[in-house]
Amino acid sequence: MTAEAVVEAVAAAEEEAAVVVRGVTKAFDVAGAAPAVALTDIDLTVARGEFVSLIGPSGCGKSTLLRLVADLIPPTRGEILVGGRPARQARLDQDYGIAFQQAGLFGWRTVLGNVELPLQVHGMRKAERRARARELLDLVGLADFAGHWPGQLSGGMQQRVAIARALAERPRLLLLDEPFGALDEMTRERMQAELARIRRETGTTVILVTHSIPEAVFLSDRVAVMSARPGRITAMVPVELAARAGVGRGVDSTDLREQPEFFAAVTAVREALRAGESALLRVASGGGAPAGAGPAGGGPAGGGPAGVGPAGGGPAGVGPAGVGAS
Ligand SMILES: Nc1ncnc2c1ncn2[C@@H]1O[C@H](COP(=O)(O)OP(=O)(O)OP(=O)(O)O)[C@@H](O)[C@H]1O
Repeated sequence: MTAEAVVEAVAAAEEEAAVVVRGVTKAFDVAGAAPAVALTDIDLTVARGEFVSLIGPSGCGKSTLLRLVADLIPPTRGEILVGGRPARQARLDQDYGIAFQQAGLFGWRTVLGNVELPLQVHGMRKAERRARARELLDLVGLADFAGHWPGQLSGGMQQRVAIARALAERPRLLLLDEPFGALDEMTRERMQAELARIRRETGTTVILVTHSIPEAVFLSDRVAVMSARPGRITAMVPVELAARAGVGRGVDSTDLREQPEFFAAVTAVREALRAGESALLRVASGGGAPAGAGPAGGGPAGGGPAGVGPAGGGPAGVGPAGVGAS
């Protein structure tokens, strides 16, 4: 491919993409001290309908990146497009739904009332919004709990209500920040299977922040591996699990988690995380200078077991250079 053809392919992919993060740095002002640089030089392109997870050590800026995409905070430098428009416009157009670790339901509204709330705020007629909220509760398997109060539900059920609420306005993009972090392992795995099914049925693009490697692998088309101080994407790990399409349609999610491809992808993500960490340790001990030393920051392209790609890579198949890989 010629250089021009690559540039054209990248431009076309960006226009088509659900999310483009280009050259983004975020520094927080700290009273009486130098600004805290949470993220530096982030390039990330998420294709429409793609599921991308962000994983990395505590404090590496995963939530900050999600909040930037949601336009809850502005970048210090760089550009963010959601559905081809600036993040601010996408927020005003309610292009995305968001759910956090704490379900954040209103205890004084029923389950149905919680899911209806964003539709009510935006002026949808009562009959219509009620029908939509019931449809969503059905989607998350809680049709029988419409009249319950949030306090009467388990943590997992509350999370499902939060996801239903985030989907209320048919967002093209779903942003999830550790939505299952507070759940026990079995409930968490059930919720992951539910999310995989919901994603398949709605075709929504998803960006998920998680601390769990198996969770990221189970759900994602690609896993963005981040390193701390300041946060950057050090590797993109593609995950190809042919059996995933069958989860909920005859393929048991436990079976999928026991497949060799699943273990291979888990190993690839783990090694990419380790590579990022050891690069940092080398810097800290003065034994080498990997900071800024290449796009994968120690996770060499093609060097990982499942073909770990360079950071900032575009949607699968976009091109060798990836979008904005520096
Ligand atoms: N409002 C803020 N003011 C100052 N620093 C902030 C602010 N928000 C986040 N930070 C800092 O930015 C860095 C990244 O924080 P962030 O919450 O995005 O990390 P994270 O990867 O999501 O962490 P965790 O996995 O622990 O949730 C941290 O060092 C944090 O202290």
